[in-house]
Amino acid sequence: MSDLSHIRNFSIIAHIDHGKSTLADRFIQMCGGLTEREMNAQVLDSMDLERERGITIKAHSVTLYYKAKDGNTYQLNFIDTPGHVDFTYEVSRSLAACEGALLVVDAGQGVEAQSVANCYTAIEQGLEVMPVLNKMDLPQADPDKVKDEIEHIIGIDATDAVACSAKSGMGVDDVLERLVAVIPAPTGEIDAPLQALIIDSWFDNYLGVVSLVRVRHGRIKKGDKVLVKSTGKVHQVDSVGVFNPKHTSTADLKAGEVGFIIAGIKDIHGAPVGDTLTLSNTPDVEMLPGFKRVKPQVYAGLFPVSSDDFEDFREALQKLTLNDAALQYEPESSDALGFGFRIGFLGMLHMEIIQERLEREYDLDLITTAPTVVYELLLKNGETVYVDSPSKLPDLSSIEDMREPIVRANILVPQEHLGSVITLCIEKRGVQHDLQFLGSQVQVRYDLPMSEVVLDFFDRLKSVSRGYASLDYSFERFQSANLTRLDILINGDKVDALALIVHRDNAHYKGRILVEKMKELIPRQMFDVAIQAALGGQIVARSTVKALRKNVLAKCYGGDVSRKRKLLEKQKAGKKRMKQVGNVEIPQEAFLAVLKVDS
Ligand SMILES: Nc1nc2c(ncn2[C@@H]2O[C@H](COP(=O)(O)OP(=O)(O)OP(=O)(O)O)[C@@H](O)[C@H]2O)c(=O)[nH]1
Repeated sequence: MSDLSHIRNFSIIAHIDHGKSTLADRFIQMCGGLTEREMNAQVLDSMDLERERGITIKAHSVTLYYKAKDGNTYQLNFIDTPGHVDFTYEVSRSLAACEGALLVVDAGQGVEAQSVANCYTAIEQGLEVMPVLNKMDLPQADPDKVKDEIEHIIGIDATDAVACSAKSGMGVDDVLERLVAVIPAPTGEIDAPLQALIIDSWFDNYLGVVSLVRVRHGRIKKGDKVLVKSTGKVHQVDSVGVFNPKHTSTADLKAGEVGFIIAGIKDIHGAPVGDTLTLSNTPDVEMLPGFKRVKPQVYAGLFPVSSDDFEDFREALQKLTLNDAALQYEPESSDALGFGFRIGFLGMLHMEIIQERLEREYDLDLITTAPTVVYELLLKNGETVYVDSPSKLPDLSSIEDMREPIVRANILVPQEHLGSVITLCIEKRGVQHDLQFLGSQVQVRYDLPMSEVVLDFFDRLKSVSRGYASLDYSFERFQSANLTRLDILINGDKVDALALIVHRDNAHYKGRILVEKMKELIPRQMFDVAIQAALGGQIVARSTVKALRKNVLAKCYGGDVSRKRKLLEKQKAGKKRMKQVGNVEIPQEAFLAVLKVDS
């Protein structure tokens, strides 16, 4: 038996922007992990894109040594969690490695839905949750009100919540003191056979697959032969270590600790997240409970603007999936757009991030089709099939029942904005589940069609509540719905990549708005462009983009050459994200016009 009493494994649960990264950076600074200069950038958000958007996506960990006032030095393993609603599944993964979690709440803002959902996950997983009130330096900080909210909305005791300002550093040492006092030390047997849980795996260009693990029992060191339980494969360990936050090799990783393992594994599927590791001579060690597999919620087709880029696109996707197990794709061909891929995403933010990475890191110009959710169909022949693309919808006469995914949305909103939130939920075909007044906030739960939620619900919710409402949601069930396919015709030809699955009740309306929106988005060409919406064989709406009368260059009549060239170049740049469909040029925005139908 060896002593694990000096170890603390914890995560930080916080709603987006409540200060999780800032607080973590303070911890690193106070525990001497980095020099001032290295602290410049927020170290935990390591991907460029993450930093730009200011959100945390990938779970990472940091090991720090804290000398507490009791004279002992504690090993603090901080496991980072993402804050956005698209990435909630990664939170439960990080929490599985911890004994406790800090619930960081912005003392000016109060409790928001995301913190509630993540906090429940932590409590369900048996973690000690320790409330922290952050941003106490702000004049609008109201600690008593926020404590009250923590007790009423989340239901945990907040009497002893520590108040701090991650920005100024005030109270941060109190947070650390309390952390070592209330978060339990891990338990485990160092002399037992190795049993370690893979929390995350990612692909590093130099090191290959790196896995973040939590060792439950035993120890692991360089040279060990490690067995991946689910694949049955054995690999030799090249190195083990921790992030402090720089990647640092250590002699071993022991029961209770969190760190990385590199073992010459070629791709992340060889070290699946949630899997159990043991040594090759103790193959009978039990599997640890893993994680719920994440399923994509939203599918969209992505097509290269230039068909020459198809192979590069395939390669880029292969590389991206090395680091993103949630990303799924399969080839798709479209009459209008040619060859591309149908890609599954966790949500719209995930979709935007992937699209941006493909364009930025791999220099691809892509057209994205309107995102859709997965529908469940019962066919007349008794078969159940799942459809993730309007173009794959079988002939309506062969379908017995069409079912759409329904989510349970949990919304927290201050009373004065409740009315507009309810109006929005009704507009989105929501059915109220319950409503509770909790202090100055209201918690309202709605069952909503996922198709209405994934597109622009979050943005609409923020705008109708002036930014005060917050949202969390999860899949609930499939439910019969009166659905149909809405086709879009351009100059009389059906464009498969523009088809949509819509609710029959508002199909006419959607069709009308959609052709109007597209008319604004499709640039004028040398001829009239007719845009039509059709249900079955019947045209339900039509608009026309009138032909361009004059040549644009005519404007430069008599002008100098450089001006002319500039104009041509401008046109070329504008064309980048256009796709020639038949003889009509359609810009990216027109493919996504459906996202703008409601706003
Ligand atoms: N005034 C004040 N601002 C703070 C404090 N802590 C964080 N902030 C600011 O709040 C904003 C969000 O902080 P982050 O640490 O990035 O928030 P986060 O919770 O990590 O957000 P995600 O990484 O997006 O989940 C930043 O602009 C911080 O500078 C604080 O104690 N006081």
